[in-house]
Amino acid sequence: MSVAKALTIAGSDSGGGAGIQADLKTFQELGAYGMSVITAITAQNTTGVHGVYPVQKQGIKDQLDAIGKDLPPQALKTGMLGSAEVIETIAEKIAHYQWPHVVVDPVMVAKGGAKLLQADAVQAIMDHLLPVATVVTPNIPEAEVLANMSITSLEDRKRAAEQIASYGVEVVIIKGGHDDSATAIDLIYTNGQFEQLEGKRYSTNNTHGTGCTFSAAITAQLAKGSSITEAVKVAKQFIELAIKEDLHIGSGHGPTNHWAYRKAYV
Ligand SMILES: Nc1ncnc2c1ncn2[C@@H]1O[C@H](COP(=O)(O)OP(=O)(O)OP(=O)(O)O)[C@@H](O)[C@H]1O
Ligand SMILES: Cc1ncc(CO)c(N)n1
Repeated sequence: MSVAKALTIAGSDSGGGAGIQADLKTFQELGAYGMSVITAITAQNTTGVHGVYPVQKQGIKDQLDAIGKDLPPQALKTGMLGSAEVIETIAEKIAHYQWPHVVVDPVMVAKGGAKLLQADAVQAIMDHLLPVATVVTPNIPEAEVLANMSITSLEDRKRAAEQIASYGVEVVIIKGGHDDSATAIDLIYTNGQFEQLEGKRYSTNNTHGTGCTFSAAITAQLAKGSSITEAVKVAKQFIELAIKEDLHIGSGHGPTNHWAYRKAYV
């Protein structure tokens, strides 16, 4: 039996709703064997980020080599990366090991406003990571930073997607969680074509880690051999159910429900 192996390169969220924890839960729920390279430890719960402790560069390199030499993933995702130096290291290792299907979630700020990426690291994402990436999944504020423009309409989102694609990534998905429209619409741009994935928008405070979970679901499906189109559709269903059947834990921005999809479909 061939086992689908998925890797996440991201920060740890002690509260379990975002970061490495959300990614590994999602991989497991979708039937991919999950592996991790931890870039930083955050002391975090539903009320916010209370501390950030970056892992030193050698520690990140060693984790990447441990995986590269023994457990090559069929797909990987990146999340919180922190600094330009870390981004360059990761991009080099991805190229060195020729890892396929790279999903970049360009995490910049946590829902409560804490910065998870240094300002000068944005350029490193554009220069080093996007050229080796297959899919990038910015939310609207992240797309504004990457494309260096403000986004107030679907037309703006389309222009931003074209700009981001010009950095060398195959598929750009600008997510609609931060939009104020009645439905949650994610815009997908591939090879000059636009597609919209529309889902119900739920009124809830429990959306901590939605972006991590969505990109992890895409990664798990790619690791299992799905096409990008199919992987994104499953990811949208996965996150929609995880938000719809939220868990109501913690006193702030609560996590999503990572086992809701399994209950519905598996
Ligand atoms: N209230 C909601 N109801 C339904 N779907 C939502 C809602 N909020 C976000 N989504 C969906 O969740 C996915 C993630 O989008 P979002 O824009 O929230 O990511 P994000 O801001 O990167 O998340 P985070 O930074 O918390 O990890 C998208 O598919 C989006 O459409
Ligand atoms: C560790 C980590 N990664 C990503 C996010 C964004 O949701 C977060 N809040 N924490």
